Amino acid sequence: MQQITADLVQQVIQPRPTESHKGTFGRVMVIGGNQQFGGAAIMSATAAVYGGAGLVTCATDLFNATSLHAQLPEAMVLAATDKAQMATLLPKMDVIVVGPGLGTDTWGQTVLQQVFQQVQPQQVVIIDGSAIDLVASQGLTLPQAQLVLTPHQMEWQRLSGIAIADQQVACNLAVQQQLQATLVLKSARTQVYLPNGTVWENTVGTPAMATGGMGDTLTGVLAAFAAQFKPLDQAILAGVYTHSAIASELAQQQYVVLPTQIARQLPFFMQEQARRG
Ligand SMILES: NC(=O)C1=CN([C@@H]2O[C@H](COP(=O)(O)OP(=O)(O)OC[C@H]3O[C@@H](n4cnc5c(N)ncnc54)[C@H](OP(=O)(O)O)[C@@H]3O)[C@@H](O)[C@H]2O)[C@@H](O)CC1
Ligand SMILES: Nc1ncnc2c1ncn2[C@@H]1O[C@H](COP(=O)(O)OP(=O)(O)O)[C@@H](O)[C@H]1O
Ligand SMILES: [Mg+2]
Repeated sequence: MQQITADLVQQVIQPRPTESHKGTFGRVMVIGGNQQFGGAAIMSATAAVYGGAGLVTCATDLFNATSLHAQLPEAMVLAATDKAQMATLLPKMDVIVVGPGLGTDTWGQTVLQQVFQQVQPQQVVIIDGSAIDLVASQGLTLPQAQLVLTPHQMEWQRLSGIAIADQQVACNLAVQQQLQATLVLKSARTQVYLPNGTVWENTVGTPAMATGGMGDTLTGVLAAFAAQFKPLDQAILAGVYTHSAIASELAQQQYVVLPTQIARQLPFFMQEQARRG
């Protein structure tokens, strides 16, 4: 297993080109947030904005629109069930995050099926949380796209059928290769399984991260990195490391680190890496 280190992150995060505009840094859509879990979509979108994505749109239950705008006026918002608007906007996206706070009821199922039908092969699609559970429980076929799955161990158990106690590298790799997706298998020591069959282990992180919304925030970091940095494999590895490295830094002073604090620290951490790289 290969180790994800600071060196790799410094190679990925580079100073921004002078000749650039918001479109240069990618369009991200976060799809999720039902009435119960609106915070999940807000945290994902927040991390995407602070992680440097050029334009971020949140497709959610409009119940969440006011709180989203109050927290994050940089993000655009639309109703995830508005078929016409979704059909217009989805094809323009470089990166799509689907699942944070989506829920697994009829609303979530309808939204996910519609997204899977419209995704294009060149798009990066990050599938998290409830979307993973729905793929598992409804037996949905994953769309043709550059797929990134971000399950925690229980979500991976539901999707892969591998019990948490049996989630060894060889079994995980076999299922990940069948799914033709990058697998970010989250735990206290997150592992990343890349399409080329290499397996990477995160080397930072802290139990101060064990709080609701931490994984939702990771999806936004990964989306922002995938939108800005190429190739995708390196962007994902760097995003996983960055999310945890910020938490480890904050945990020197804090007993618990909040997901929204990680998001707000992203521009500072990224500047430091760009200077060192
Ligand atoms: N503020 C918001 O809006 C928030 C909204 N959220 C949204 O909620 C939705 C549901 O997601 P979810 O992760 O909360 O629930 P679920 O999939 O049932 O997993 C929990 C079960 O798995 C088990 N488990 C075992 N290993 C594990 C591991 N390594 N890491 C984590 N869990 C592990 C665990 O074991 P236990 O705690 O019982 O020991 C428990 O039995 C999803 O859409 C998400 O985005 C949340 O993000 C919170 C903030
Ligand atoms: N003890 C821990 N040490 C290091 N990282 C942790 C620990 N507990 C949780 N994390 C990280 O926090 C995130 C939790 O993701 P997830 O369970 O999906 O959270 P949520 O769905 O509530 O947003 C993952 O990135 C995981 O690696
Ligand atoms: Mg989660």
